[in-house]
Amino acid sequence: MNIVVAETVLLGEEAFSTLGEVQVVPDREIAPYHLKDADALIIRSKTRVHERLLAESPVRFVGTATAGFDHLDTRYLDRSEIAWCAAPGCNANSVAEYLVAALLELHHRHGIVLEGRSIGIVGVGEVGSRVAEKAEALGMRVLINDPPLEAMARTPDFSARVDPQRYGGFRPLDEVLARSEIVTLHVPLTDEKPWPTRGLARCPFFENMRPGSIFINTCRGEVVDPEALTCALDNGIVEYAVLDVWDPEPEIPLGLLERAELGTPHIAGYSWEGALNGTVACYHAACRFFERSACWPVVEFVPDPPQPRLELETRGRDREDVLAEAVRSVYDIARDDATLREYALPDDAQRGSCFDRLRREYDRRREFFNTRVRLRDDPPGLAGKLRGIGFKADPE
Ligand SMILES: NC(=O)C1=CN([C@@H]2O[C@H](COP(=O)(O)OP(=O)(O)OC[C@H]3O[C@@H](n4cnc5c(N)ncnc54)[C@H](O)[C@@H]3O)[C@@H](O)[C@H]2O)C=CC1
Ligand SMILES: O=C(O)C(=O)[C@H](O)COP(=O)(O)O
Repeated sequence: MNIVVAETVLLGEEAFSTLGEVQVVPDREIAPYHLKDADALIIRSKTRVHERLLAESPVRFVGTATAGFDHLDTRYLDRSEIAWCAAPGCNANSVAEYLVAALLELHHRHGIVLEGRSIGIVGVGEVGSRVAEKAEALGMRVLINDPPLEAMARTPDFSARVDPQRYGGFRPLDEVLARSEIVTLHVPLTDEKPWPTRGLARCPFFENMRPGSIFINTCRGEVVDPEALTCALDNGIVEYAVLDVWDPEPEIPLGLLERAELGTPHIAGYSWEGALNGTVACYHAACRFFERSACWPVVEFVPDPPQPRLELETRGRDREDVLAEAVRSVYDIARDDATLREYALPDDAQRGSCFDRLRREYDRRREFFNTRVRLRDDPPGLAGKLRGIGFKADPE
């Protein structure tokens, strides 16, 4: 079997060479001639898969090691009976940890107290539901909006990661926007009716938000109208924007980066675990499709975490300062922001290749569960908050 694997699929060659002959190709360069003898194509989100790419190829299986799959023309794949898979939830915890890091960085920079603050989560699937859990652990008031899930909740065999009742039930978007001090988007990019998300956040969306809000986008750049966001920043509706995704990528709009409080190169999902989960999900789906047994010994490839233990002084300190220190010790979002600004060059082509390079060479962080935090004394509730955002914490 011949398998073409995109260069940025973590351990892609190691995994898929247990199933056949692997050809590794840079993500944006994958072209019909690479696929003329290929049975399977394994990619991430930078490779767009459509009829022009596959029409002349024998490819029968396409796997994307990512949660989002808006880069696949799934209608064409289904019509052509080409099997495909994505990796739902593979990096959801990574994105939720990114959110926590962003919020605690805003606390550190501007003294924004998170406890008691309201956060509106638009889209409560794999990522949004985890964001809700961590926000709740931080003592925040969570409001949720998800019309497709709300519709499903009316059917008899509804089951979802999120328990809507825990957050007061699903609420209309307008209400979430009007009542939240922080708004964060976790929807897929889609044009499908009745709930298209392309351009979901345009002028009326921002007009419904509370003045002085925090706005966070980690889903897809195209969900937000950049001019409407700029306008919301100009007129003070949005005080701080945290942006991980851009429209377009990789030639990201410099004006918006300048206005963002935190801007990062589409790395919210870039934990080591998130990337590995994506590869493993595609590997297992390919094994099922080609009726092969899974024989890749993935555990042998998991490196030790660089920060297994952390000891923190807590006496006399604000609890959110301690949380911010814990998070910064394992993931410093400010560094990702600074690096992107340093490499965001005025020339479009150069900016695009720098953006791709930053992502390709990204030093993938490890998720919080790899670190056990010991508190020197035990302020009430702090160990519970650390556990709630994902760390192991002593005292138990
Ligand atoms: N920045 C990054 O590195 C990453 C970005 N993502 C992006 O985040 C998106 C969401 O990821 P997951 O939570 O894993 O997907 P998911 O499919 O598990 O959840 C998406 C949720 O959004 C809801 N939804 C759909 N249309 C909606 C609308 N118009 N209004 C409100 N809710 C709506 C769905 O019902 C679903 O519950 C992905 O599709 C991907 O584009 C995902 C992982 C990493
Ligand atoms: O999983 C998703 O969806 C994402 O947005 C990925 O984190 C994107 O990563 P790349 O495919 O661009 O490496």
